[in-house]
Amino acid sequence: MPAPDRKAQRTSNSYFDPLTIQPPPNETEEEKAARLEVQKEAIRVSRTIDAGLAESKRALERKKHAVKILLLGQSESGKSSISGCNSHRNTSKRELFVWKTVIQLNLISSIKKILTVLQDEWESAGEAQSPTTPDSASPDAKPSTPLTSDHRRLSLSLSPLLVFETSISQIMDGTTGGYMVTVRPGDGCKHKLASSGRPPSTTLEAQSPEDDDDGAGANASNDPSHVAQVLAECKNEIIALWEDRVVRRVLEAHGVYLQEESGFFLDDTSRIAALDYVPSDRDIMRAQIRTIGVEEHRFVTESGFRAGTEFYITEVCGNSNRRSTWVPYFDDVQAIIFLAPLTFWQTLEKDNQKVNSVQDSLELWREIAGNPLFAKAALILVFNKKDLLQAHINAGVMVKDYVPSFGIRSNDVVSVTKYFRDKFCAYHRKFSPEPRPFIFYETEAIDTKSTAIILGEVQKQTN
Ligand SMILES: Nc1nc2c(ncn2[C@@H]2O[C@H](COP(=O)(O)OP(=O)(O)OP(=O)(O)O)[C@@H](O)[C@H]2O)c(=O)[nH]1
Ligand SMILES: [Mg+2]
Repeated sequence: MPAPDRKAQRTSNSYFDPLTIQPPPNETEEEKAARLEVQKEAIRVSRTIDAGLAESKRALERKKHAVKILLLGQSESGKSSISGCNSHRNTSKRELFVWKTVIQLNLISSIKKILTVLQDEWESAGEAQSPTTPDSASPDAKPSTPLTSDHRRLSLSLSPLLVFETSISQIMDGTTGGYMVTVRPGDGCKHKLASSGRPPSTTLEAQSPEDDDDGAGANASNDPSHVAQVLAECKNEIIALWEDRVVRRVLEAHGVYLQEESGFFLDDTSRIAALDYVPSDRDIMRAQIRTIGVEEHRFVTESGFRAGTEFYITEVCGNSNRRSTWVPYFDDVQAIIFLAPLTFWQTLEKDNQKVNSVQDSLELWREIAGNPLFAKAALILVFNKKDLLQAHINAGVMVKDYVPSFGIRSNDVVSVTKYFRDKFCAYHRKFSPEPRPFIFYETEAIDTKSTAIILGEVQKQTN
């Protein structure tokens, strides 16, 4: 059979189309069967593409009528938690192995913070370089730190944990439609721990090909089974360190309140550092994992006055909030849920400067409220992490020590909330391109009831 003139067809159609192959005059049975096989496959591929296009078109059409919500707020403000985006955490039992590693790395992260504080304490006591320990020093010398040689030994015994990279991210995986959990050694996402969009793997990929190039020995140590093994070996020392009263006092003196931090698991060390540890739903909900890029979640309400309404919630990762380039892609959102935790005791590093966490939220709020592309969107402000605010106020942490303008107001949750709410409200009034209601909530995003209440509000506002 003479070969079809593919060159000619390519010139006229720019590609080779098997459906247009004409049978040659003297085609044998074998050649005919081969030609029909090629055509059959081409038809199958063509139908798959058509079906895909039709589905995309239907999805686009549906989306036109859906309620579109944008979820904004600084990093760790609770966007993933409140959007219910964490629900995949709860349902994906098959990924417990991955979550085990994430949670164990969260625990190691807390231990690293303690070790850093102890090191700072020793350094500021002027003995970091010296092998002399306070209790072996001359009896007349007054120790400038309450830490002893036992603390130093404990701290040294935990140094094997320092090699683990504990900054964990969650990114959408375009190939599987699921999530990938990665740890970030330095400047790039290299360490893939898992993907939840495909069947569970019993052995996780701990290294990406890139790691081979840079020979990063420390990266290889994030192998999940290695993490679990080292953690189990250090379990007793971790418990001893965390339960030590002097260490607690030093942490407090350095303004470090680990108990209230995200991804805090030190109280559960004996359980989490055990080799046979299996994460509970609550552990998974509390796990700290950063979203990278933009994530979209679709859901349909089952009950309520607009049952059957389709919602699209898009979370823009905390770090990209400053990049105004993404704004035009969301000019059709009907509502913006803005999460601002009142963690006034925290500072963030920004452009090499320390910024108060609430001040940072306020700045971002001003940008969003004042953006003309969002002028028609309902703006819903959510003061998240109410539980942490309460805990800090109860512990006697004074707002005026962190936010001097708070002045001599009463240091209770109601006054503090009102003070910050008034500030957000003033920005909203001043910068909104056109008048719109100021809608405000206080929540704990880790409490799923809060999410339902806020989404109910969105339904009302977008009716
Ligand atoms: N105590 C407490 N923790 C919370 C609350 N809401 C969220 N968290 C925790 O805060 C951490 C960060 O929450 P995420 O939902 O991942 O925050 P995010 O805004 O999506 O963060 P990025 O993806 O990094 O931008 C997680 O460990 C949550 O469990 C809350 O109301 N109270
Ligand atoms: Mg997130």
